Amino acid sequence: MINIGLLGLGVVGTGVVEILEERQREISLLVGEEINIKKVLVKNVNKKRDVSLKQNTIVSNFEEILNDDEITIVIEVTSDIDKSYEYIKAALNKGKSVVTANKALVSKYFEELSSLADEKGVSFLYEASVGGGIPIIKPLKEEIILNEITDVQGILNGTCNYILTRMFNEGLDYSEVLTNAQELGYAEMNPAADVEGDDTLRKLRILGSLSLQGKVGEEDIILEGINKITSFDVRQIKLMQSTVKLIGEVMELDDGYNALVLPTIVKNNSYFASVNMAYNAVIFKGDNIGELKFYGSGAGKLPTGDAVLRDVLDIALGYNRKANPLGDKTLKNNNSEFKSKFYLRISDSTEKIVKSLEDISEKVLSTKENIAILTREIELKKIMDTISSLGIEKDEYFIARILD
Ligand SMILES: NC(=O)C1=CN([C@@H]2O[C@H](COP(=O)(O)OP(=O)(O)OC[C@H]3O[C@@H](n4cnc5c(N)ncnc54)[C@H](OP(=O)(O)O)[C@@H]3O)[C@@H](O)[C@H]2O)C=CC1
Ligand SMILES: N[C@@H](CC=O)C(=O)O
Repeated sequence: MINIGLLGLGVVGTGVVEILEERQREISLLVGEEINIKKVLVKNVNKKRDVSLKQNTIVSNFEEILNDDEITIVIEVTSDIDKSYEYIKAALNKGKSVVTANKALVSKYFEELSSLADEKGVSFLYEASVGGGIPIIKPLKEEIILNEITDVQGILNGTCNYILTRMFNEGLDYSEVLTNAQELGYAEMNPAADVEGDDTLRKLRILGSLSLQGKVGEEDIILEGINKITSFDVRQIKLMQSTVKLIGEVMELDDGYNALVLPTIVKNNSYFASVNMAYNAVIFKGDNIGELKFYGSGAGKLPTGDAVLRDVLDIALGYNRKANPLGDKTLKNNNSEFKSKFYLRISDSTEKIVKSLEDISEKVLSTKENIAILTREIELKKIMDTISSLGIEKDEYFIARILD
């Protein structure tokens, strides 16, 4: 029997328990032995749970899992970065393999935990940390051995995609749809991490570092969220036969790389426009494999639980590559030169602002109440400098990259 210590029994933890229970027969047949959840660590032991567990499985002290030598795999699905870091480090040091869905944790301690697992000869796997249920990390880890990966881009946050889809398709209001996304278990404990783009940024940091085989840190990524989009923007962008997606992209250039998370305007007939609700999509390009596209549920109890358990199966079957998958290339960040065409709306249309945008505009969409323009191809940095020189506050503008 393979014994698991599960940390966290919220949306994802519950999904893990439910799938294991339902698929135990098939799992045992494949692995040759049962996979058993021996102990579950939670924050509040008195909380009523929606799953049935054997008696005395729930514990409130991590030491009970750490010091149980029968537990060889720890699944970490809490929403706590600091505690989970302590727990994961201790588990790896004890020679236990770790599977996590916690992208904030992976992003923050990626290099350290990857090399610790390597040093201890155990697995540190995080398939569910990017793209919910989509198998993306495992294929990417395989392709970095066989290819130079030059570009990785994707819709990486289910909550944002759900909000944008319902705003564009049903004309619903931003805050109403955000509440629905929370009720459906898609959003983070603090949904600001979703709508302000940090969750996408963390996932991109993971994908980008694996893809380019060097560190793409959180601080190396340009970030704009979707939290400032208004129904005015939705109307303007719909008139362009387009929609908006929050897209993260890391692209290799001749001299360095760009890394960005930006609301992105895509034509209604494009691939990304067809990715709706809480679905995610990731595309990467390798010099041998060409372009690969991955699509599936980006969040939620069962898809994420499924991704977690795929990692557990890989450990149980001895399929996973234990060596540290991260490379040590020194990368040059060229974000200050990143250029595109943009949509820019400022919630102020005084003469001074209208005039100062003339130089960067290709087309003016509106000058009533809000000024909205489409820029010519221009460095994002130049636009941001213009915005700050005009004294425009963060919540007074919305910017989106236009993808051809
Ligand atoms: N929800 C989703 O669709 C996805 C989530 N993720 C990630 O998976 C992780 C879990 O998400 P989710 O299940 O939605 O979160 P929830 O908030 O639903 O559940 C968190 C669980 O962790 C427990 N917990 C929190 N802090 C501690 C702690 N310090 N020690 C022990 N247990 C703790 C909570 O205990 P208690 O129940 O007692 O409060 C709860 O059971 C997060 O890192 C999230 O980013 C990744 C992909 C998709
Ligand atoms: N809050 C996240 C959950 C999955 O990673 C999202 O909405 O994508």
